[in-house]
Amino acid sequence: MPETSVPTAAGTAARTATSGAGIRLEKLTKHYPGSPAPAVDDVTMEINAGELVVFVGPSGCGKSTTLKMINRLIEPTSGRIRIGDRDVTGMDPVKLRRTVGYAIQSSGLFPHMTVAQNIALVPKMTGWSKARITHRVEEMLDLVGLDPGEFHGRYPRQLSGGQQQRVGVARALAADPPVLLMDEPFGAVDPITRDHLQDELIRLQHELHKTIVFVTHDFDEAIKLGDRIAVLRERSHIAQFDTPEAILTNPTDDFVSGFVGAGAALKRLNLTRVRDVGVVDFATAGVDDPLQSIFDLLRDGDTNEVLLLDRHRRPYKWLRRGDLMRAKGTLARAGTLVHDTVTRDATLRDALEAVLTDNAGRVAVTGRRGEYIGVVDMETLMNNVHELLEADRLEAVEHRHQLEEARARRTRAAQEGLGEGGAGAPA
Ligand SMILES: Nc1ncnc2c1ncn2[C@@H]1O[C@H](COP(=O)(O)OP(=O)(O)OP(=O)(O)O)[C@@H](O)[C@H]1O
Repeated sequence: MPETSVPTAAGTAARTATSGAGIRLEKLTKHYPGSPAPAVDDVTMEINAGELVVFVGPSGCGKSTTLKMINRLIEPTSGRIRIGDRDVTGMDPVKLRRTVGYAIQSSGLFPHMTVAQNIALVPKMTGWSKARITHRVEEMLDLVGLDPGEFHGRYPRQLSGGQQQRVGVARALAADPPVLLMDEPFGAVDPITRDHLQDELIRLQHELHKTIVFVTHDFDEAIKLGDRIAVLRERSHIAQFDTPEAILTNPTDDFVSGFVGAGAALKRLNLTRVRDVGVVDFATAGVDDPLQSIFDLLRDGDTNEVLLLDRHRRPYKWLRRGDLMRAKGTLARAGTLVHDTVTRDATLRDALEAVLTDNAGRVAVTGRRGEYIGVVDMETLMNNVHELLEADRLEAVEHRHQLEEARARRTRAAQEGLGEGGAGAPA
């Protein structure tokens, strides 16, 4: 990654999280020298402060070019960019990048620097004190779910792809920029890590309220992450810019429907989080609890199953009454191992997958460090899916009705206008 793409600190007021700033693109155009047609042509778009907007579209449609014009890694040929109340089109690009974090697919970490040095880079360039930087690095590592003690001295090559991506995000956020640009940041990691990184980003956004522009060509990722999605066609022309719900239920044309693809109902599951449905408590026991107390729990409680937690309170095994009968004094071989858990930020689709994988009829919900929070069961999931689809259908009918009414109003107005025009209205 070129040095200029590194975000730099947002002045001195970077100690606490800054909320996002709105972004406005006005007639933005990029014509690469020697190309017959512009790569981005006359794009006008308003992104609200604190919103996560996803650009999605076919390869080569201009997503990255549009994104990189926002921090002027690519200079627009014409048009304007506003961030907050500033027109940043003519501003010194290095200064501009101090307020715009940037995370990319290959994480862009410097291989010869430790994790801590990578994260500290921008605050250091801006002249923060040593103590403040040390504190910020710890804070950032914690924020992205990496243990500061364990990771701060490592080099990028000593990290997994997912961990590198996390450090890349930590670095982009280190100087607390109000705007974060993410160019296919999770494109190069395996699907499971990708799912986790997406969950982490959602959690981060709940805490930080940045304005995030995120590029992907994976529509499922767009649905999962976006407050709004801009479906782009060639030259970044906006085919539809709306909420995931609206795009799934009311695609404006065949191009957008093609992108939504089959299985819109199932994709709908990506739109609701575990935190939005009923996470309930479940009978739990610890691995070190005496066997007798687990027996008592199963006998006296109204359940015939308990979730066994390990010493860090992480879900470990599902134990049924029958398992205990066969346990013969030790829990070592009793019960069924927990294979999959979800966080509160996981989607219902993740939860459904986990329920099916574990075949326990429910999935354990965990916190940031994998600790038990509660469970979601199959019935809750099915009821929610049913309600969601029903609500979507109603909304779609209402939307169609509104469109028809608006059309009728326009026709009436046009007819009335014609009458006045005929009576000699000014040209
Ligand atoms: N430096 C450049 N010089 C000339 N043309 C370029 C340059 N960078 C990109 N392009 C062209 O501009 C168009 C848009 O490219 P861009 O990378 O913005 O698309 P994208 O939608 O992000 O694609 P992808 O999803 O494949 O990354 C493409 O036709 C590409 O070939």
